[in-house]
Amino acid sequence: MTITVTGVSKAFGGVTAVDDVTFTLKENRVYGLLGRNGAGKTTLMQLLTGQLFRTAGDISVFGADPVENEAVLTRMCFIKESQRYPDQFQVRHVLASAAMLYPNWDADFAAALLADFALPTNRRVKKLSRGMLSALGVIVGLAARAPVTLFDEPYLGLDAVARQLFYDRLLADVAEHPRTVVLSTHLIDEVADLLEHVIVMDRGRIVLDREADALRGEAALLTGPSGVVDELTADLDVLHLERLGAIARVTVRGVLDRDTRDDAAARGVTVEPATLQQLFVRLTTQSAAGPQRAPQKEATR
Ligand SMILES: Nc1ncnc2c1ncn2[C@@H]1O[C@H](COP(=O)(O)OP(=O)(O)OP(=O)(O)O)[C@@H](O)[C@H]1O
Repeated sequence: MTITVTGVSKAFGGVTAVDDVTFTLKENRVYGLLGRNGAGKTTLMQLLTGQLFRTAGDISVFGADPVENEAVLTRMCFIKESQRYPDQFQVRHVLASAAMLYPNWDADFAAALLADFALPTNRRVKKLSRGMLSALGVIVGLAARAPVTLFDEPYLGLDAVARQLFYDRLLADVAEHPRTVVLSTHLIDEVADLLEHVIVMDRGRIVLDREADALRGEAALLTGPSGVVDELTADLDVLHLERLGAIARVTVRGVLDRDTRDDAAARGVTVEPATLQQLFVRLTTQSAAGPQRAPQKEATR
């Protein structure tokens, strides 16, 4: 296990940003850390990288506590939007510093990424556009090849083409140089194919911790005449229910058996797997709003 987190909490005054979380991160896997705004993702990543002191619990990274532990921290790279650089720094200075900081730094890869993202090496960081600043973070995070790399919403400001470039380069590079990557993002469907494991946080707690492959069959979406859908889902674990006139759209946990699927099709109900994004929305809104099955109520969303 690369990272083991046991019963970790972090409170800021009266706000419990991370609330008694326990999980492990394995070597050489790509994790998605998902959660709504304020769920605690950034705080958790700061705890993992020793940038914050926890209020309770234990964190072990490569077998040691990351706090003020240089041997551990040089093997971790944390890319966050709020990264600050000295005023005079140009892009090339950032890359030169990263080269000194990260033992696995690959200068050729960094140069190739600079060209990919069309980033001018002599421009002052202060003068970069928001997207260029994100690209700089992405380049450092990738070329560092740190055994544990954390990207906290690295795409802010990146356009769709640049984001795809990031996903493509990340996928290709981890295949060639396996490492543990934690990607915090709101653009779930964009990264769904990239993720091997998904951790969902909601109000400081972990509400889902699952292999991505297992998740793909985790929920199904039934759409059709309300009465039939209600009947078919009566005994199922309903995550979400929407009604539009006489049509109901229900997300249920689990995979429907063949007979139910055939029965549904014969009665005009379509059944499709829920996407990761749909499952995420259902799980996080469900825990915020309580159980969703309220057959007589019109959906508000
Ligand atoms: N330094 C701080 N002082 C006080 N409260 C904080 C501090 N840092 C974070 N919080 C609070 O902790 C909670 C979790 O914040 P955090 O930034 O970890 O969430 P997040 O999941 O990264 O959110 P987002 O997706 O919006 O970036 C929020 O309620 C936030 O206001």
